[in-house]
Amino acid sequence: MQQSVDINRRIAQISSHINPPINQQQVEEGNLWRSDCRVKGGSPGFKVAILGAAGGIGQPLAMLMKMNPLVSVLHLYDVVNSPGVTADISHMDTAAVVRGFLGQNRLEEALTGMDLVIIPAGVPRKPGMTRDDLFNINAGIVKTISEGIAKCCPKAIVNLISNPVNSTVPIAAEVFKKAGTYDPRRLLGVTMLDVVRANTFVAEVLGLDPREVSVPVVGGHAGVTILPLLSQVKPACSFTKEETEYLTSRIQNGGTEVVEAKAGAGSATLSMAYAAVKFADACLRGLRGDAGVIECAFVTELPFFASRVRLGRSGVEEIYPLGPLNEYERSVKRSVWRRQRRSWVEALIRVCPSQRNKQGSSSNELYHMFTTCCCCLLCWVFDYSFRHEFECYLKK
Ligand SMILES: NC(=O)C1=CN([C@@H]2O[C@H](COP(=O)(O)OP(=O)(O)OC[C@H]3O[C@@H](n4cnc5c(N)ncnc54)[C@H](O)[C@@H]3O)[C@@H](O)[C@H]2O)C=CC1
Ligand SMILES: O=C([O-])CC(=O)C(=O)O
Repeated sequence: MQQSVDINRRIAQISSHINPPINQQQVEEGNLWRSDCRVKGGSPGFKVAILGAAGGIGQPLAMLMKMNPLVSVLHLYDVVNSPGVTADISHMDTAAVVRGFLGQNRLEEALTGMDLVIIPAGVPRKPGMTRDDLFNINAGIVKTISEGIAKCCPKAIVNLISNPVNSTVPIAAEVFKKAGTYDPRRLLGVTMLDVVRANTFVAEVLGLDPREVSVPVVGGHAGVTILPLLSQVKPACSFTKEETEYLTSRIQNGGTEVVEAKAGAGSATLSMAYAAVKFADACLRGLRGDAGVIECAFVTELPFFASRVRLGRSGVEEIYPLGPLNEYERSVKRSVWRRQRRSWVEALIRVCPSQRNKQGSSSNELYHMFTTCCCCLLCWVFDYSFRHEFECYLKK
């Protein structure tokens, strides 16, 4: 036993000569280097990177992921302040080893070897803004990060939080397609906060413990595209028309409620970190091979963007159909679907330079597409093949 400890120590010493530590954390304290400390080689578990780790969501998210026993290595990347957050979180006496990465030139290092990448990088909205108003700035951030993922950890599961999720997820998908690494099972937009809010608000109305309530929320992650399926709440229950309207509106506007209450200081961060960790934990349990891990997430293989999905070793293993809808849900489904398709096409315009350079607004281009291609028009009217519309659009 002692002999193998000595051998390991000598290997560590030799390798630290060959490959000297560059991490800021590996500073000398007296004669002892941190890299020489008797680290047990890390706990078994998954490697997780958080990009945007020094932000309002990133910090509590990093703290909660450090507490997750399924995580063995936690990489914290940001373009500002990540060393401070890393030093702080690394003192928590939980198993995950924490490493910090500051600045764009360390993005690839932060991503290499990761099993799960969580992305809350980007600007949040202020009162009076919609999530779509964040598109211009956050689309560029997500594009750069996605290029890094395609290069350094193409097999990682990606949890994308940055808004507008309805467009940033399609952007990541298009970047991965271009790089030849696209796997729709591994790219997930995080809509868990809508579910968390729905569970809370429904539990309030029903007088139940929110932990006992489960509300599927589908569609997308912006205003009216957020469609809580109140007819499928568990435990089974029914709502009056007033309750349905109140709950639907409160769930759809939960983000705005927080933005207004914070009065210019950002959007939801703490509840989002909680929701992101709940979702990341589900992804990790799926990766571990646990059975029956079912959550709602924004997916890039249809039927309905945000959908109920089963998570497994390769990410999304099954996308569930919407199930029986009531009259109200049926009536809004169609408009949700159309708004979602539009966000996607706008994302395509952003990623595909030949489209971006075209004259005219995206709505004109869409109009042109539907009026010049009969097949597109039929697809649009009968909700038949969204992919045909995309591909047709790209060819124009
Ligand atoms: N999906 C959802 O349900 C929710 C999404 N959000 C979105 O999450 C995003 C982040 O929100 P907050 O954390 O409150 O914002 P924040 O401004 O507090 O933090 C964002 C962090 O991203 C970093 N960042 C900026 N550019 C970067 C880049 N190129 N690479 C790496 N990091 C970069 C910033 O330095 C900052 O630390 C926003 O877009 C917000 O709208 C917020 C709440 C819920
Ligand atoms: O509303 C926002 O800007 C942030 C967000 O997505 C949410 O809280 O659901």
